[in-house]
Parts: sequence; C-alpha cells; structure tokens
Amino acid sequence: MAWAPEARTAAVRGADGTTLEVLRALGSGPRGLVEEQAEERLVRHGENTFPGRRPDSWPRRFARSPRDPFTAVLLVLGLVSAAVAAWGTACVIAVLVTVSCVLRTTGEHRADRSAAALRDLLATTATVRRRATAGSPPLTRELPVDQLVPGDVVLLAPGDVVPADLRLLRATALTVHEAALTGESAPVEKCADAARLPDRSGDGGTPASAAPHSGHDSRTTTAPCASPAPIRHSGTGAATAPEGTAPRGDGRAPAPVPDRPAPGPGASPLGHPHLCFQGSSVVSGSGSGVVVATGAGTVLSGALPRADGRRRPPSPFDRSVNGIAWTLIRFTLLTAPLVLIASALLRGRGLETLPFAVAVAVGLTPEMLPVVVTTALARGAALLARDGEVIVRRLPALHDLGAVDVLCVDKTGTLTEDRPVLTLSEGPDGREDPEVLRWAAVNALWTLHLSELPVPDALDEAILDAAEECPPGGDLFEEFEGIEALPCGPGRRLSTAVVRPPGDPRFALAARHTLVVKGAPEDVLERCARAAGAELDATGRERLARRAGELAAEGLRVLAVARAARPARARPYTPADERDLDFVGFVALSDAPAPSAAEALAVLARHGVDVKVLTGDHPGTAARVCRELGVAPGEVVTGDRIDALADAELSGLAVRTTVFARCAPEHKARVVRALRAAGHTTGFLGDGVNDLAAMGSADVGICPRDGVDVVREAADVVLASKDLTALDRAIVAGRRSTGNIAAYLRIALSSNFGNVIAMLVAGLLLPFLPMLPAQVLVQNLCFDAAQLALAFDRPGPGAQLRPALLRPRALLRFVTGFGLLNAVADVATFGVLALAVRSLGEGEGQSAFHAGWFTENLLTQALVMLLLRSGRHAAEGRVPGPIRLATAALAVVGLLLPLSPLGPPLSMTPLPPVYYGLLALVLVVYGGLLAAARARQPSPSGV
Ligand SMILES: Nc1ncnc2c1ncn2[C@@H]1O[C@H](COP(=O)(O)OP(=O)(O)OP(=O)(O)O)[C@@H](O)[C@H]1O
Ligand SMILES: [Mg+2]
Repeated sequence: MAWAPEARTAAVRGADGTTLEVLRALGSGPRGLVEEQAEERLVRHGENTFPGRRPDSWPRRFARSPRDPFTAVLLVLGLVSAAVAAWGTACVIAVLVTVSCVLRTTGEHRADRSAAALRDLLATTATVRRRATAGSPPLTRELPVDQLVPGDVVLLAPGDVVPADLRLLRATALTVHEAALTGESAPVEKCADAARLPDRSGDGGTPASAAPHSGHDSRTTTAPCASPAPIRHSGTGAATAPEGTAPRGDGRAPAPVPDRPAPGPGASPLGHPHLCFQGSSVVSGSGSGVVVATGAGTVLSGALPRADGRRRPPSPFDRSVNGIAWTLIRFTLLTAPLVLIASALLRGRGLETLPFAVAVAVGLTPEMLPVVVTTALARGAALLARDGEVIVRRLPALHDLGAVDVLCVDKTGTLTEDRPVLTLSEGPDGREDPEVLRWAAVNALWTLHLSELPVPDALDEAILDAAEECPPGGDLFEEFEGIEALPCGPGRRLSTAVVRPPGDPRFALAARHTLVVKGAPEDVLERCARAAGAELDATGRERLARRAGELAAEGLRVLAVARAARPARARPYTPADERDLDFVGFVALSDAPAPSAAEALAVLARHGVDVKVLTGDHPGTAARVCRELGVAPGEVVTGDRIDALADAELSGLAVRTTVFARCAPEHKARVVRALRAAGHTTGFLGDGVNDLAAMGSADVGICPRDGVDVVREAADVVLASKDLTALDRAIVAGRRSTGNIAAYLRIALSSNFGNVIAMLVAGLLLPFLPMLPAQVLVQNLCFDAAQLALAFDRPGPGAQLRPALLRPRALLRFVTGFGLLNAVADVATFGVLALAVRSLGEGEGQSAFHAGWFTENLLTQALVMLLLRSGRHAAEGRVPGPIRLATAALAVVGLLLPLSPLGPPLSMTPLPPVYYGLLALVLVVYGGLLAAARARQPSPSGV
C-alpha cells in the first residue's frame, strides 16, 4: 500500500514516544484543547473531511462521462463514420454524444448532490473533550466529525467509527476493526501503553501500574495489551497519575504486543497497537485518544486507491441492470458488421452502406439507459427523503431494496420497543427475592461505570431503575467499590463486575473480591457450581434452565445472576475467572412489541417479503414475540445448530426457518449468506455492533437512524425511525424505480429492435436505403428525449405487489416478441406507402417513403410508450404529466416535421392525405394487438 507522505509522518509521529510526549508535541493535554485553540487549528488544518467522499465537480464529471460504455460505443461509431468521410452521420453522432453526456452529467451531479445532502443529515459525530478557557474544567460533548483538529481528545465506545487518526491515551479492553484499511476481518486489540513497545522513547517495557476505579489501591497489570495508559485525566484536571483498570471483555487470550521496533518513517504505521486509524471501528471496550492527523493527512486518505478499490460483491443491481447493459453493448457492436455483410451478400452493395450500418447500430443503442436509471433512482430516493422517513445512502440500493424477497431483522428494538421493564426477580427456589435484583443492579452499575459506555445498555438501565424503586434500596455506589468489569460484547452473552467492600486502600488486598455475573441463563448456569448453598448438579442445572425457558416462553427477557467470593488479588480478571459461581437467581424483563410492528409485518408479507428474525436472545422469548406479532415462529433454530451445519445444509434450513435465536454475529452473517446462496435477495435490518457482519453480508443493509455509527456507515439505507412500515414504503419505492427502468428498457429495446428488423427487411426489398443515416439519428434523438419521461412514471399498483427484479431472459423474450410486432406494423406501413405513393423508386418517391416511415415510427413510439409503460395492464393508473407531454410531442414532431422547412434538408416530402387515413388504420390495429399481447404477459410484476 502506498502511504501519502503526510499521513505517514503524522501517524508515525503519533506512534513515537510516551503519551505525554505526544500530547506535548501536539500542544494538547489530557483535558483536551481550549475552544479558541481548536478554532484556530481548524482554520490552519482545514475540516476533517475524507477527500474520497467529496462529490466531483460538474466539469470533472463531464470530462469523465464519455467513459461510460454506451457513449463509448457511440464514439466508436462516430469515428468509423468520420473515417469513411460520412460527415453528416459523424456530426449527428457528435450531437447525440454531447446531449447524452450533458444529460447524464447533470442527472448524476444532481443525484450526487442530493445524496451528499442526505448523508449530511446523518453526519456522524465524535465525543470530544474540550475546555471553554484554559482554566475551566473539561466538557465532553458531541461534535460533528469534520470539526475535529489535531490535538483534540476523543472518547471511543463500541460502535463508534474512529473519526481521525488517534494516539490512544487510555484503552479498556479496546478492540477495533481495521478492515477498511487492511482488509483484515478479525478485530485487532489496541492498548494505550507505548511503554510496552521496545524502547524508542526511553521508558521501555516497564508494565504500567494501575489503580482500581476508586483509585484506592495500586496494582500492576501484566497482560501486555490490557494495561492502562500512563496518563489519565482525573477530576481535578491536573493529575497525570495512572488510573483505571483494563479488563478484557472479549473472552480471548491477550494478543502479544509485537516484539519489534516501532516502524520507521518509511514503514506502514498500521500495526501499532496504540494507534487507531480513521475509518476503523470500535468493536468492544472503550478508550480515549488524541487526534494526530485529520482530513487528507490521515492514513485512510493515503491509502485511498486501495480503500476505494475494495470491491463489493456484485449486488442485484449490478447483476440485472449492468448485466443487461453489457449484453446490449455486445449486441450493438455486432449489428453494424451484420448489416454490412447482409447487404453485400444479398444486394451486392459495398462499403457505401457503412454509414447506414452505423446508423442502425446507433439506433439500437439505449444510450439513455444510464440517465434513466440515475434519474429514476434519484427521484425515488428524493421522494423518500422528502417524507423524512428513509435515507438511501447508495442509489443502486433503492433498486436492490425493491428486489428484496427475504428481510432479516433483529428482534430487540426492531420488533420490540427496546424499553425493557423489570417484571420479576426470583431465587433458585422460584420464590420472589429482591436480593437477586440487588446483585443484578450491582453488576449493572459497575459494568456501566467501569466500561464508561456513553450510551448505557437498555437492560442494565432497566435493572438500575427497578433497583432504585425496590427496597432495600440503599446507595449501591456506597455499598461496594468496583474494581473491574468484563462487559458483554458481540458473541459474549454475560457481563461480570468485580467489586469489594469500600474501605481503607491500605488494607485493600486483605479484603475479599466478589465477582457478580449476569447474563444469558445457559451461559451463566454452566459456570455455576452451587445454588442455594447446595452443590448444583446436572439435574439441578436442567431444572433451572427449564425455569428460564418457562419465563422466556412468556416473552420475557431472562437473565441469570450469580456471584463468587475470591481472595483479593492484583492480577486483572479474565473470562477464565467466571467459573465456580454461586447461582443467585433470575431477573426477567418485559419488552413490549413495537406498536406498528404487527401491521408492518402483515404488509410486508402481502408485498411478497418473507421476514425472518435473527436474534441473540432466548429461543422462547423470540418465538413468543413473533406469535404476539402474528407471525408463526415454527421451529426455532439456535446458533449451536447453525454451527453444526455445512453451508449447503444451512441454505435449505435457512429458507424454511423463520426464527433464529441465540445468534452470535457470525451466525447472523452465515444465515444471511445462506439465504443469498439459495437465490434470495436478502435485506438485513439491525442496529447494533452484533449486526455489522450480517449487514455486510446482505444485498441491502438497513439500519435505524439511532443505530451505532459503524452500523450506520455500513448501511445502504437508513430509516428515520425503527418503524418497519417506513421500510415497507421504501421497498415499494424501490420497486417503482425498478418498474420505471424496466419500462424504459422494454419500450426502448422493443421499438429499436423492431426498427432494425424493418430496416433490414426494407433494405433488402427496396432499391434505395429505407432510411437515411441522418433520419435514423434524428428519429433516435426524438425517441431518447421522449423516453427520458419514463423516469418520472408512476407505475400502476400491479408493479408494486411483488419483489421487482429485472430478469434479462424475460426481458429478451419480451423485446423479441414486441419487437417483431413493431416490425410487422412497419412492414404494413410499407404496404400502405406503396398504395398511397405510386411513384416509389424515383427521387420524389424515396423522400415520400422516408417521410411516411418517419411519421409512422414516431407515432408507433408514442403508442408503445403509452401501452407498454408499466403494470400488467396497459393503462393501469393515470398517465402522469411528463409521459403525456412526451408522447404528444412525439406525435406532433412525427406528423409535422416532414411538412416543415426541416423536411427537405432531411430529404422528406409531404405525403398525400390518403396516406394518413391508411396509417391511422395500421395504428389502430397495432395498438389493439399491443394491448392484447401485453395483457397476456406472464410476469405479474410487469418487470
Ligand atoms: N447488559 C447485559 N448484561 C447481561 N447479559 C446481557 C446484557 N446484554 C445482553 N445480554 C445477554 O446477551 C444476549 C445476547 O445479546 P445481543 O445483544 O446479542 O442480542 P439481543 O439484544 O438479545 O437481541 P437482538 O439480536 O435481537 O438485538 C441477551 O439475550 C442476554 O442474554
Ligand atoms: Mg440488537
């Protein structure tokens, strides 16, 4: 990877020295910058924006636009015409290319600007510590990420996207995901301890000392990456004394700090465990760091080509729209040589037919496809955003959303309100026992406090609320002193707080430590050795697990609580210490179903979307919630079962199953991948870090606006609320956009195809060219302009009932059938012309033929636009304004152009009135046939 020199130096500078030295070099301190200082730096360093995200300017985009494949085809054809000195054709192609480039550039520019504006609505913030004046205490506040400057002190929590390049000042069980930079999918452990690295700064290798949260005693940490920073801000502001402990919450062994010198200026700064880079995301733990680089100076900016070049697997959009586009391009490129060969073989014509062959190929190219696609999608996205409900972050995702036929959702917060309320606290004997709640609250309080999560876990908050109201209350803060916390994390379903009675710090090591554990009943019970003073054997464990199952079956969220007394020790605690526990009891919380969820699920089902629930919760709870929402849960599949299955087996099971419970993040992702492998277009809606992997695996990732940053950044579609009804509306909007794109393809391709066939037929029958190149191109220009209106169509309800996916085969069948019908109408017109214009073959007759066919072509095109637009039945719904205007304009131009002064230069002459009468007859018959054939179309969605 090539590093931008500035990025390298800034990051490596941040990697050198102790935290204190780094802070000093950046003119900052652990209490953060003074506001005035920050403002001045913002002017000097500029905003912290990621260069890759700025939309391109109009001229730059215009200059790039000929690179699109359709324009490239036109350019090649133009060059061929110029090479054979067919200047008229070359000029018209040049006009065509320019017009389509201008239209596309404008459309894309507008779409991009509105997408950027939408993204701004979702501007990510960072938690920053700053001071109003040098003497005032530091305040922690949320700041838009672009306002960050070097020297700012930033706090990190799970789900945060790292907002700039940071040198860590403090880290508690911090793991981050650096896939955006390294492609490495496993989280990387981070620590703040520069001293652990081989000596570059002079304080090599001494393990830092640490104190418990209250700062009373002093202990030495040994886990290399879990040691705290030598600096930490204390309440008085001046202290730089070590403080805080660093438990690991992820259940894995500590990763060793690399035993190698810190990278020199030429090396990649990645790999430094005490640097965090912009674009990576926090998986678990918490920490704080000082900003060493922003904006274009960050490592991510330096690595831009690589970061940009990361390819998503092809989305449904790529597979359908792009797939069709490339097929058409190949087809077009074959047309010109085919026309040449046919006319050489059958009529003995030579290279003089080349301009005509080129014009035919141009006529076949749906060069407006990119414009129509962008406009249709951008319009759909803009309408959704205007209602303030749904923001589409990646335009093609709107198409993909319309194609979704399986939607996976997490339970908590999507189907339920995520406002748990404690309903029960019972001991091992099944009797009500407030003591269980008290221990659960001790755990909740100290895990919350020691992990310093900015947003408390909803379960912990509910437990604390209940404990406050429940006697014997007492101040939990005074009752115990927290020492360490091993919080829950993705894939870890329990949390532990280590506490001890408050007392004189000098005798701290004489006191006993109590581990208070709470979490999923299965996970806690397997770590319990005793219950109610007696040995807990397999039968006892089974009885308790059954009780948990009963509570879950009532739809409650159940947590088991356990504890253990241990001799005090200085060594940090790890998940390995969570064993040999005393079972204390269960707490259960109710979480009401979201008010609109049942209705939304029913609507989604009516719209052909199969909803599946993927939750980390108990199978019983998940099944009950589904039943309450009117969904039959069927057999619930758990994470363990998923582990035991090979991918192919899982695909079959995933399609049949509605509820998956006790899912770790990887289980959710595997189920999503299995559904895709089974041929389903799969959406995933989730809001937590544990949903990230599944979101990345889905065709469309969806997240509510209040989801954690990293999930929102990964999502293609963001919902203003967790309301599933809004999602249904977005799906319908997606289907509408796809319907419009499909209508364009149907109409453009079948009439182009019909024309080409008719031209070949006429070319072979007639002694003159059936249409002059200039006429082909003018007609093409008229078609293009009119077909743009299709992007603004409102497809009838028929197009919205089922998932909408463009199926290239079905489209090909459609185009062939309707193209032939179109050609038949053209040939009938030739007959009419033969009748109406007696002198065919001479100069006047040729011009009359050209004029007659031109008029017929434009009129049939108008008819086709009206009859083939969308929905199963031709005239479903009212015809919207733009389409009415476009078809009327086509008809007027078709009828009047040959009569106007532009007629003679284009070699068209007025026709006898009898022709129009006969033509009307042809059109009526053709229209009737079109409508009848359309009604017999098998595709219910009309796509
Ligand atoms: N704060 C907590 N303390 C103890 N245990 C917890 C806590 N939070 C979650 N758990 C346990 O971990 C399990 C899984 O939690 P996770 O966050 O993966 O999923 P969830 O919130 O239950 O459901 P969903 O996947 O639908 O959002 C929970 O069912 C619970 O048993
Ligand atoms: Mg969740």
